Amino acid sequence: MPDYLSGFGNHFATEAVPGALPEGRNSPQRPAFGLYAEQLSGTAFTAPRGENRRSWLYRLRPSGMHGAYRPYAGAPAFAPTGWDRPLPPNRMRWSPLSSVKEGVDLIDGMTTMASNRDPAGMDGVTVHIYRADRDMKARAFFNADAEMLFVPQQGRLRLLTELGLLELAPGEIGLVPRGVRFRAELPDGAGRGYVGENHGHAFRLPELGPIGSNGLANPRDFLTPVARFEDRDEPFELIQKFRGALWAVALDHSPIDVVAWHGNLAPWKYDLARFNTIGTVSFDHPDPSIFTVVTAPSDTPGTANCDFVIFPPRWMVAEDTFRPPWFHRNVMSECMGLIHGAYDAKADGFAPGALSIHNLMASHGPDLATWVKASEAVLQPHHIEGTMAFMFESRWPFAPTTQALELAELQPDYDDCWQGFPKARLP
Ligand SMILES: O=C(O)Cc1cc(O)ccc1O
Ligand SMILES: [Fe+2]
Repeated sequence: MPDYLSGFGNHFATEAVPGALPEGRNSPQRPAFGLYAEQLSGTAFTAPRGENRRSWLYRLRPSGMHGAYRPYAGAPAFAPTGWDRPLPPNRMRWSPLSSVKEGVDLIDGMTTMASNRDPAGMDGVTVHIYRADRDMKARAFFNADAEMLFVPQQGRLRLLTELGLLELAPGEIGLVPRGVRFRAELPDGAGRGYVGENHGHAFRLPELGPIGSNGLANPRDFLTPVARFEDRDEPFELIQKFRGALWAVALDHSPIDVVAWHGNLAPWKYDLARFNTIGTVSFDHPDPSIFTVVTAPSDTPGTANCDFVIFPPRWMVAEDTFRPPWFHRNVMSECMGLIHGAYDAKADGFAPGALSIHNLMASHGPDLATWVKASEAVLQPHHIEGTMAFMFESRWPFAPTTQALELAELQPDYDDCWQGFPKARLP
């Protein structure tokens, strides 16, 4: 079990070798043991203090010791293609991706499903599904375009990052900040999951407003790894994602060689089971913003570049209420996935591993079977169990990629789940 430090956005300090972390300054003339001091900035130097994110890394070699990057062709489906073609306003859903991907690691096993801004820009969100059965052994990756939120759905995912080790199981999420090098292992031999690439402001905890000073995702449940490094002098490949494209460079060592670090820009993980779910104890189904785990704001207050929202196990007690998600048309765009169990708005067709897109103003909500059942239900307290759906909600509409549109798992008949509703009868 790796070691973690607790708290969200804290200023942490950690060293894997005693004495590696300088005291009282960031950049001593001669850091201990000949280590190299390097600042990693997650926000502009001049960002307001409350927003400012940076860490100081003390490493075996400067990370700049490399040659020129060349285009990387090994992961053709890991690309935000088609974001700028005319976007049909249709509701879209994919069954869990089963088309076999064998002999690939996390990077080569990535399928970009949807994106919503110009990859050269610094906002929007891109959604991927990974399917992999190989460890990244002598390969590392970093993303200059975005921080990455990993949502494993099948099998554990071990992220060996420059700043330490994140071990994730389905039901947990993990974040790797923009620029942080990492490699991934699959301790269960294979794995599948979702990735949210957040190109905008970093994810943070949502405001709590009248909820008060506690609730939803509590800061102390976010875990950041302690320093841990690899001392490996051997050929390594470093791949980076930059402006939507992949680039590679050869190294003669592992870039995961940070012996000590301090600062507030760091990976974290969070167990979704720790989410303090809040809902009605009277009537009506609250807006799903009540289920926001972390939010990446846009420059318009209250209108997120990306909210990460979950639908966890919870008690349903609302009186005289249609309890599942209501019919709605949202000005925000929604991209949903399911980690396990069943989702309460869909009786059928949305299995664990599936993905759906409901862009702005697309009418959606309960399917016919869910509506019939919920309208006729005798309203007792009911515990929704064994489920974990989630949503990336964005102010920008999601465009499916070319490769997503070509997948056999794209459901041609998704609209049918909203057919057959009986017409209302006026007196
Ligand atoms: O569309 C969905 O299933 C997500 C959703 C859930 C909910 O409870 C209310 C609104 C909403 O968009
Ligand atoms: Fe919705």
